[in-house]
Amino acid sequence: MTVLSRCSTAAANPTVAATFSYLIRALSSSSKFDSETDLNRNKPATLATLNREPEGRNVQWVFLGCPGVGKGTYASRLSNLLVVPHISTGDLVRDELASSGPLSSQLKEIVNQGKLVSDEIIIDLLSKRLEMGEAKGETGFILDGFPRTVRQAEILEGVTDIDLVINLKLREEALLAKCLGRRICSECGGNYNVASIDIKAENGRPRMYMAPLPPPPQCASKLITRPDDTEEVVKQRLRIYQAMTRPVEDFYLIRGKLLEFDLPGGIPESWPKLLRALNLEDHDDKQSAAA
Ligand SMILES: Nc1ncnc2c1ncn2[C@@H]1O[C@H](COP(=O)(O)OP(=O)(O)O)[C@@H](O)[C@H]1O
Repeated sequence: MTVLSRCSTAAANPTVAATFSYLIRALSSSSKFDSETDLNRNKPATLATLNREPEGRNVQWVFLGCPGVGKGTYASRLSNLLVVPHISTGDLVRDELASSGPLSSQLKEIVNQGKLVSDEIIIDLLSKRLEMGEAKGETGFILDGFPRTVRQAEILEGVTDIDLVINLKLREEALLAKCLGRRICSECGGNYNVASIDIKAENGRPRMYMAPLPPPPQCASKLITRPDDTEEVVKQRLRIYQAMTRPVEDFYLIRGKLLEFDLPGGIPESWPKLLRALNLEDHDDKQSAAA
């Protein structure tokens, strides 16, 4: 069932109904920036300027960043730490692909060519996921892979308040290698990486080393590669990111919501620094102590 056909059944729930009626209007109108309402133009976000956890609900954060940067890894870690769902539109698309539903073959062709799925399809998948979470009592989210176009960002802005957008950045030389080294356990879905990245110090930039993330022995014989992680398709995804998603960074920058984070290396160096940038070190200590 699509967003459009479900609007009548959603009417019983004001939150979902309001969301859907906005989406329907947004999807049928042309894309346009609303620059009048913004008070924080061109100021990068700092935690002091952001209301990180508005009263009564959990965080609503977005992760931006090129393919291979590690959005999924860090979004998933933060989602465990903050106990909010990690919603990856890439995963929603892959689930739909695997379901052999009506959209499956159409999506397969788009994804395997490294192209973006239409805003309508993505919004529909995301609406269903949010609606399901809402029914289970979920509040807050960490979105990974959405929004990816300015139109998607405008639609999201009309539906709900985003508190913070974390823009992960990694040296370009590492991105392709990270995608090509990505492996997934076909049984448990665990994510690993066989790439060992060592970029020498050059032009005043320090050496960067990212160790592989090997699978545990029980997953080692069950590893698969995503069909869109081939060199040709990754390069196409990186081009599409520059053309379609880079402007989303500016969308949030002018709204004062963008937190730029340069990954200094692999998880051991990057994770504590990210927590520090997010003012969450204490949170991590409490979690580890409780574990
Ligand atoms: N918000 C979105 N808009 C359009 N297409 C999307 C979106 N999210 C995911 N997709 C599709 O799913 C694919 C995989 O997404 P993802 O796992 O986020 O990949 P990446 O590693 O490139 O960030 C994308 O290449 C695209 O085809």
